[in-house]
Amino acid sequence: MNFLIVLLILISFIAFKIYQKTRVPKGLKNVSTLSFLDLAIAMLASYGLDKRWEDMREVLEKDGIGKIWFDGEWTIVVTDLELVKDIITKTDLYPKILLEESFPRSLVAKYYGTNVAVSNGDVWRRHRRVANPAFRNLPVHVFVESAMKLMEVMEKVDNEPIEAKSLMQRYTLDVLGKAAFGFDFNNLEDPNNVYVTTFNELIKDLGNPLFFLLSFLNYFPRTKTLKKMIKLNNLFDEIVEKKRQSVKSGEMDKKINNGTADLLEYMIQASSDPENPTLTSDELRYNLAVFMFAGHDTTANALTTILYLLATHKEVQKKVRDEILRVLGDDLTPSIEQQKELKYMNMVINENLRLYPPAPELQRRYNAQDVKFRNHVIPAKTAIVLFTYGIHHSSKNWENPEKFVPERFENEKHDHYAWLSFGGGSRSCLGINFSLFEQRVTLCLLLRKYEISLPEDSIHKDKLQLEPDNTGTMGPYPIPLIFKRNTD
Ligand code: HEM
Repeated sequence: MNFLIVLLILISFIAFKIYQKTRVPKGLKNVSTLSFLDLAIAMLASYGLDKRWEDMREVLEKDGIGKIWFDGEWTIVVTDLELVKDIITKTDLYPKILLEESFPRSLVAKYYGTNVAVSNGDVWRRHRRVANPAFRNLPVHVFVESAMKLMEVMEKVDNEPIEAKSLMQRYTLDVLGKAAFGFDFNNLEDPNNVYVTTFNELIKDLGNPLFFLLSFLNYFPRTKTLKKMIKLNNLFDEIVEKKRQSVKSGEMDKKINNGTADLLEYMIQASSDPENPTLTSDELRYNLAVFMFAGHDTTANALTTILYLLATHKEVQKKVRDEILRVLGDDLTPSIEQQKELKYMNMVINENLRLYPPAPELQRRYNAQDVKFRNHVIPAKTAIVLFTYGIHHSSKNWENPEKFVPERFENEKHDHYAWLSFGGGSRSCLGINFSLFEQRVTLCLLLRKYEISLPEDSIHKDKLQLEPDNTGTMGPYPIPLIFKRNTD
């Protein structure tokens, strides 16, 4: 019996391999193959991207592209910078693959709908025109107030470990809720807030790798996940409706005039302008969902990894602290002008985002027509992944790529497309300044008050242990860090 089962598995495996081979398009025959089995094992065994990169490094450093079987088709993984530039700058030739196209009938497609991050062409332009003014008018007061609240919550802490990842997640979610749609999750003080728990569970459910590896599963009902989704959608809908009411009462105009409006209020104002295209209430909700996803875990991971790097590189920590004290003097939080003067801190931030890019690959694109690359022809409609983590860790692009060297950003000598933390071209991240502002304010307050170190018995002692990136963002496993008050 056992023998029969083994034989059946073997035959299915060989049949699968033959099927995959017959599906290789002619133009991709000579493109090296990246192992699907390695990817499946990595996803199911919860490996971090550093381990996955080790499986792919040789091919990608040598050839700049590789092909991998994913979701029933051959996908091209790219690290070659010429091709990266082509893909990023020619958005009409390389549109993003929409969630509904990749995973029809999936809850993930239903939840995010059509929004500024997942749309193409004129639809994307309409969303982006409404969102742009909001991101030009950041609610600076929210960053400052929230960072002060973080310091209050940490008030009693001295010389003891705190789990930095969940602290940063709670903090950045509070910032995002208030800055994006004026909602206080109060997650710093109330870790069990019902909306936060629902949101976290929903994101985990939606990122379940089984539904990406075996996309036919999306045809089966997922009642529990759907319930969580409806709960959050109802919250977003209520918020949108309240804001629409406040346009009528004139309250929104007041907030816009005195600079205290949130992103949603700017978007509602922009889409009420007869000169501008509008967004429906559903579309506004989809954008809030995407801001929550794109704007909270990413910055939380960035802050967590930078605190780890500072804790394990005390000389860098001291240099950043000295710079803060010199540039800010008695000011607690940096003005926009002071932020530009924090040159060394900005280098450390860039180097952290290079080593641990919170968005380790860009959204999948496809090529609208055949593309010639060296002696290969990528046939039209091939799925393409720009592999940011690989680009950032390739020795073709960076000297000693695994080393933490903030100074490499001193004169920005690197190739423009070798640093893709926030993407590039017209589809680059809308929240760059949002996130950088938040990171700088937080670092200024934390480093002025505390010296940060890694406990002796940390699992991250030899190397930062990365969690799998199933939800599309990358970060470490929980990481307790010691915060000791500065005495001078
Ligand atoms: C460290 C923090 C962040 C990182 C690393 C990051 C990374 C990225 C990357 C790589 C892209 C490009 C995706 C692609 O081309 O496929 C992107 C796009 C985007 N990001 Fe961010 N992001 C961060 C913070 C934020 C924040 C705070 C927000 C909003 C509050 C935000 C909203 C967006 C949006 C809306 C897009 C889509 C832009 C478009 O397609 O026009 N991000 N982000």
